[in-house]
Amino acid sequence: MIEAHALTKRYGERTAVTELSFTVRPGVVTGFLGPNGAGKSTTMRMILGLDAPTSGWVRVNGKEYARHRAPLYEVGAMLEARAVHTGRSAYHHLLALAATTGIPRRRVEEVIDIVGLREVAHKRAGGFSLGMGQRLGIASALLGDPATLVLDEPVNGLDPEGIRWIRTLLKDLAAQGRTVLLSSHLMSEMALTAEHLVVIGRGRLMADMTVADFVKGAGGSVRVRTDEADRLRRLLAAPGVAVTSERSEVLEVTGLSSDRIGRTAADAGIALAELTPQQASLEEAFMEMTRDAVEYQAPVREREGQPA
Ligand SMILES: Nc1ncnc2c1ncn2[C@@H]1O[C@H](COP(=O)(O)OP(=O)(O)OP(=O)(O)O)[C@@H](O)[C@H]1O
Repeated sequence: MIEAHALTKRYGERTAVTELSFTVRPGVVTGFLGPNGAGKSTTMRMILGLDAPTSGWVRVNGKEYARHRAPLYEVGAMLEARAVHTGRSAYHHLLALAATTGIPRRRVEEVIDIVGLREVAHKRAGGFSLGMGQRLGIASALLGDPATLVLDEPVNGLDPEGIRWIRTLLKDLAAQGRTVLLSSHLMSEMALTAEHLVVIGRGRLMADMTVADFVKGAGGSVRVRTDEADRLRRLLAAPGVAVTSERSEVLEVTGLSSDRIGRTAADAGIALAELTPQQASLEEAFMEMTRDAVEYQAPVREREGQPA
């Protein structure tokens, strides 16, 4: 479990994270989302004790990271994993890491099998592909058999097979009762992997809810097909309602439920050939929610660029 309470981080004048409170629970994969510069990496670094909060706190499995006697047994992390540049083999890399924390050799063998690196375990890790490097990063995170995992962009640069492998692995780890927090820019991937979301924008919490609720909250649109599209479009016009049309007989309506559209059409004697609520994708929901958080950044940066 990860619990953040009023977590705040300032770098000089700039506040990277503001009064952030959220809980990442065990048993499901939680996605950590936010536009560039939202404060995700800063938050992850504070979770892992790599950066100290200016105020507030964040606990992993009940204690702040630094207060754990053997943190590697509590939380496994992969931050900005890149191919490992090392002359050591994957096996010796893991063995060295294990030795520093008293983790037995047998566990090194186990994690090599979990991440599927058995065949290349004795090859120089410096020559690994990005995908193999990611697997090695995950093996390192799993070494201490931790109850909590924090992974920053674990699928970056992976091929579809590697992405599917990580997805399955993370879901399995969560199903074992672990807490799994991952950030990713790939929304479609997040929608398939995560069940819960923590979304931040400009350092503040914007959503802490299930993926299903997050997407539902975005509303989506309704697709309507009718021979009398023009007439229906005029009847539906109202403040807050947007109607777009790519084909003359098809309308995409936002701001009205399919019930309302159906009733309006029936009252006017308009026959509908199709009336389909369209679920917004996670990407659309994310764009809608964070639009203001993104737009706000430009003036802030411009101001910073000006001489004092
Ligand atoms: N060491 C630092 N010194 C000064 N400012 C920093 C530092 N680290 C982060 N920041 C600033 O804090 C804000 C949040 O940055 P952070 O890297 O946490 O965002 P992010 O959500 O991880 O972004 P991205 O998705 O682009 O990686 C940014 O405006 C960034 O410029």
